[in-house]
Amino acid sequence: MESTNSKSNSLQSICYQRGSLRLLDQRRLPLETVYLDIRSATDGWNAIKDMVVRGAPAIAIAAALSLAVETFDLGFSGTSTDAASFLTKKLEYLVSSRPTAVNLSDAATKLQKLVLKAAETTDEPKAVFEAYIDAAERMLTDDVNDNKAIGFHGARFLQSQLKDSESLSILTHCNTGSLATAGYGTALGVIRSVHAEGLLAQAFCTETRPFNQGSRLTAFELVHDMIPATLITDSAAAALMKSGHVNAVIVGADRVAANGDTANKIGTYSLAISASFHKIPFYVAAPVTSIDLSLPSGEDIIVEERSPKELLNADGGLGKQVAAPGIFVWNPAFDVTPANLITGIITEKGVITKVSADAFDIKGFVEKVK
Ligand SMILES: CSC[C@@H](O)[C@@H](O)C(=O)COP(=O)(O)O
Repeated sequence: MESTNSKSNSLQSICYQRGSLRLLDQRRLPLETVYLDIRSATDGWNAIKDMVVRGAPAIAIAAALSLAVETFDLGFSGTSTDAASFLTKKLEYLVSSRPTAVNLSDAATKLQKLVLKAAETTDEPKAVFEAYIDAAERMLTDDVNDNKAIGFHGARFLQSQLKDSESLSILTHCNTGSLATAGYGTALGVIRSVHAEGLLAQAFCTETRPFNQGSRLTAFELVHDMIPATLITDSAAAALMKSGHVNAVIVGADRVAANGDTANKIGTYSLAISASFHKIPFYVAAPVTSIDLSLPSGEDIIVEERSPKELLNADGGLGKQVAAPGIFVWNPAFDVTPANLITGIITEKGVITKVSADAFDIKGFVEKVK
């Protein structure tokens, strides 16, 4: 079921109250504000796979909450252990919706541990479901707080790198804002904070082909917040950097490996190469939950390949066919930027900078801030 929102320009991707979840259909932005009712993990899985909701933190939260609404008034006959195994299996299923972002699998693992522990302490299946719902709901508030902290640390760090009276022009890619998270955003959150501090000359956002998260969603958020901003094609980024109009590039992350290699939206790697060539600092902004210490490097990150239709048809696959029929298509949704091209990683716990010319000590940082 779908419903239009009276606030015609809502930036709230996830609308949740206990027992009710509505997701803003991001495929229809910026022209229409339509929310879809999500009543089960299956609805959640489909919404994530079909890009109704996207962005690493938002998909983790939407997945967890889709299962929370399914279990809210579930007539369940079984033991507390059965309830835990029901939730565990549903979480495994939800993780299979999109493979690259670690936030979803990280959230699922934590929730699985939590329900198994809850089942050990009670015989009541209802109590296990309640523990699950409480934990899934906490993800919403934690994410907004983390994003605001990322913005705070990012703005403070960038300010410390500026000479007196300088202001910043920041280039970003894809959508990492309110729409990609529970609110405020990661890389776009840093831009929001820099702007709030009066330090932003302007933001540049790329179109982010083929799904156009930049032109449809980031541009929408920037206009909504009245942040001075300019949209460019993905292929204009190097020329813009050469023109001297960019002081910093800030992007989000779907997964950061232990050495700092970072998976993010396709095109991020090209931006990092261009930034390095033009001696422009390149930052990744992400919560600590985007760091995957189990992977030594980015080589083992699974990169999702999406439907050829996203390239063959207009509007990221939603419109008419525009490409020549019969052409083969390669459509990876993400790429991996090597750590040596990354200047720093802005997290809610502070900024991770290099310990030597080419290396981060990410494990040391995570252990220190835990
Ligand atoms: C805060 S969102 C960080 C990343 O998830 C974002 O940059 C990105 O790559 C999103 O890709 P998407 O395919 O739109 O889910």
